[in-house]
Amino acid sequence: MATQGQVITCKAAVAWEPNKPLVIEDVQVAPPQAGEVRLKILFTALCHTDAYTWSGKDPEGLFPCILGHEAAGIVESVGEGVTEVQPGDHVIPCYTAECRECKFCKSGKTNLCSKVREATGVGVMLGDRKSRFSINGTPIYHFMGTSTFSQYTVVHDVSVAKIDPKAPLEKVCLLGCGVTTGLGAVWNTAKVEPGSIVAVFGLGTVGLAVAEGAKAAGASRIIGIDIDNNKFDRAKNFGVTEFVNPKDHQKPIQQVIMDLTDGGVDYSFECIGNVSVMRSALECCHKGWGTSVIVGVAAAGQEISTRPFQLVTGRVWKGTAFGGFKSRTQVPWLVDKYMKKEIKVDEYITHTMTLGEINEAFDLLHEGSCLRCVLEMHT
Ligand SMILES: NC(=O)C1=CN([C@@H]2O[C@H](COP(=O)(O)OP(=O)(O)OC[C@H]3O[C@@H](n4cnc5c(N)ncnc54)[C@H](O)[C@@H]3O)[C@@H](O)[C@H]2O)C=CC1
Ligand SMILES: N[C@@H](CCC(=O)N[C@@H](CSC=O)C(=O)NCC(=O)O)C(=O)O
Ligand SMILES: [Zn+2]
Ligand SMILES: [Zn+2]
Repeated sequence: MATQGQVITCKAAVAWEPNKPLVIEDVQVAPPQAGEVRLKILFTALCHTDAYTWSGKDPEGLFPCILGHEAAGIVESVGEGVTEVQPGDHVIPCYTAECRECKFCKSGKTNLCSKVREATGVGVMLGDRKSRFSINGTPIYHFMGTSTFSQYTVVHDVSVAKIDPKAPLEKVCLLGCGVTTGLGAVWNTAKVEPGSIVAVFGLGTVGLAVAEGAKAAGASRIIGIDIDNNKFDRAKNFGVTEFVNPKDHQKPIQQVIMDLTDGGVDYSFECIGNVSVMRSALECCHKGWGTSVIVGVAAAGQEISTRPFQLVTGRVWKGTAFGGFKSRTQVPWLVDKYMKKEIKVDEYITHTMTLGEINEAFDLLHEGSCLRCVLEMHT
């Protein structure tokens, strides 16, 4: 049955309140308006940022909402004026938009785009500042401009990356966030050179993708730091050459790393979201040139600190969003790299479940053994 122009009723996991179990509801999804695209989401993974917003600690968290931002699907219909995708196209929705026209996109200095960011930060579509999701007339907020925990979602056209239709959507959905972010933190934000010594704090999906990216960039040593000893064996497969558990040491971890590396690392990456570890990651960098990249997302109210002397003496503190990748242009390129077996994706998927099992999937995400859990949306 043709659904174009019709309201679609489908299943979605709704976060009614912070920290309360998600509820699978019948949700009405309105047709896309001008500049919008309605997607049939086939697979979505869970990311810790979904859990963070669900926890109530995200200042942009609004409830009720439909979370989810690491997914892949097919274009169901497009609104007026949409020219770059059409029904049937295989796509990855991108929480970092790329309009190619705004001051940010044209700067050549950042992957951040301002066209829809203000609207996506308050859970609505840009055109009429309303949500396309409702339950019996009650609006449900969008999340990160993606809301992929729904069988159908509406996104802005500037937030859709069209990909190779031969790519397995159940795998490449991961390129919608975690893997892409880790690779890009190394390649785009830090620009790690061959021979560099790298420290990765936190060996979850993002940290492992940092390690993978650092290995590909030719790093000579990749030191993985995690409080869970079980993380090391798996991390070796992603390029980590040495493992340090801060709990095994009396000294501050930055001192341990400096002692191991004749004065500090060339690059460090914080992939946890812990502001105290962010300080350690900066301070384990080599005097004169060491660069530390913040990747982890810390809760509202958290602040970073260090002695300004750390920066005066040449260390550089940076951050990255979506690994600095331009979404519509470069996500298809990453998919092609995956198809050519130049980057890993399958190796990050430790579990597969269904939409109906989403609460159990979040429980798993908090267990050390789980990297990414992919949900099949239409079973
Ligand atoms: N900037 C961006 O664009 C993005 C940021 N993120 C953020 O990146 C962070 C990491 O994400 P995932 O890898 O999915 O998380 P994860 O929870 O799977 O991995 C975190 C790792 O850090 C370890 N850890 C926890 N506390 C530690 C400590 N004090 N010292 C050393 N290790 C510690 C844990 O054992 C775990 O292995 C999250 O904060 C997430 O929200 C995720 C995607 C994109
Ligand atoms: N709303 C949050 C912002 C959290 C955040 O920093 N998000 C990252 C992506 S995390 C993906 O898993 C990001 O891209 N930030 C840039 C942006 O424009 O949001 C908060 O306020 O803490
Ligand atoms: Zn994410
Ligand atoms: Zn833009």
